[in-house]
Amino acid sequence: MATPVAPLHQEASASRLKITSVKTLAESSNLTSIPSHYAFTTSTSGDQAVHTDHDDSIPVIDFSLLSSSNSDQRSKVVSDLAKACQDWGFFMVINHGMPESQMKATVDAFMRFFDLTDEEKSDFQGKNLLNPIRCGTSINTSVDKVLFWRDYLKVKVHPEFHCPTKPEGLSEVFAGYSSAVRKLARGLLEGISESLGLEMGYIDKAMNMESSLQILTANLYPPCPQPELAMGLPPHSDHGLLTILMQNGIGGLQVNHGGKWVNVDPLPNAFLVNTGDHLEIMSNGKYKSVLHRAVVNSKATRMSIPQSIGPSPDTVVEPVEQLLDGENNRAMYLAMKCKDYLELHLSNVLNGKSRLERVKI
Ligand SMILES: O=C(O)CCC(=O)C(=O)O
Ligand SMILES: [Fe+2]
Repeated sequence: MATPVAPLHQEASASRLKITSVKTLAESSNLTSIPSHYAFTTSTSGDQAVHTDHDDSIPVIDFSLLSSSNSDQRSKVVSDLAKACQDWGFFMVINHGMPESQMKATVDAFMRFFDLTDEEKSDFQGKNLLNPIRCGTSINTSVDKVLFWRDYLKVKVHPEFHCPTKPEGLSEVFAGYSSAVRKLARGLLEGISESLGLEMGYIDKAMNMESSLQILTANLYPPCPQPELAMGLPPHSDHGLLTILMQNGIGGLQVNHGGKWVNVDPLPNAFLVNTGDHLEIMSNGKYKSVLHRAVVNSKATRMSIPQSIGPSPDTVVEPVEQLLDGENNRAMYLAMKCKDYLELHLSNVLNGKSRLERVKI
């Protein structure tokens, strides 16, 4: 009988290890190295990221121009959107109209949640991935072999609004923030519809955005004593049409562009937007959802607040017929209800774009 090979890492199995939040772990005194079940030895964590240079950096979209009465300005921003979605799948949005104080209040509200003790947070540690309020650590500790260096809170805020009851006062902040972001997303989708050669209101109507599925997430990445060995979030694409992200001023997001990992340091008070799997499906692959990941650092706590804006849960998403012409005349993706895609998304280990592959024809 062959001798069993010793596992490279002590695997994180919820039944064997008491898994605390990364925040609790990082705050425990004298932490100079990471526990072995947080250590990645794959090349994904070690490969070098490049900084953007001025000739090839993340596009910037001036949102205020989308409502401009000057038709030249409007068509310029629509063509900027087309280029951004096609070349990068990521862009920054400036002049979006949200006051800085509202952005800061949202970061502070999430920080108050993360400051609860693990015991206090345990009411929201839903094991069921479909729970509308869910907090935890890593991604899915019952299947993750190695843990990710992040804690999270995920809240479904639309079509029904949910919110943790502790600490007090979150619901006003989350409701205001998420409805402002939904408005921003619907405005961007008007420009994106036009950029695809569709009517301005096409995506909004076809995807029933009045009942859009919207999930507000906060990721907390505490300082890590060995950041080169750990990973905040592995490479993945997002479900939904658009993800609209803000962060607390500390970098860590990397975008896969031209086969390289590019560091993204958003402009202060800008939102970072990326196109999701559902936009890739609708556009029949013209606007691809792009791989991104989060790395960690040893100095400062980073918080990112991505919000995924998708079709309504019951909407069937498939390539838009009007876009099936010329070279691109064959539907490349299967039709699937938004909520079924999400279930597929949640029930699989996060691994690049493997979920989108399941609906590719
Ligand atoms: O932390 C980040 O910047 C990225 C977060 C992310 O990609 C996600 O939550 O899907
Ligand atoms: Fe993401």
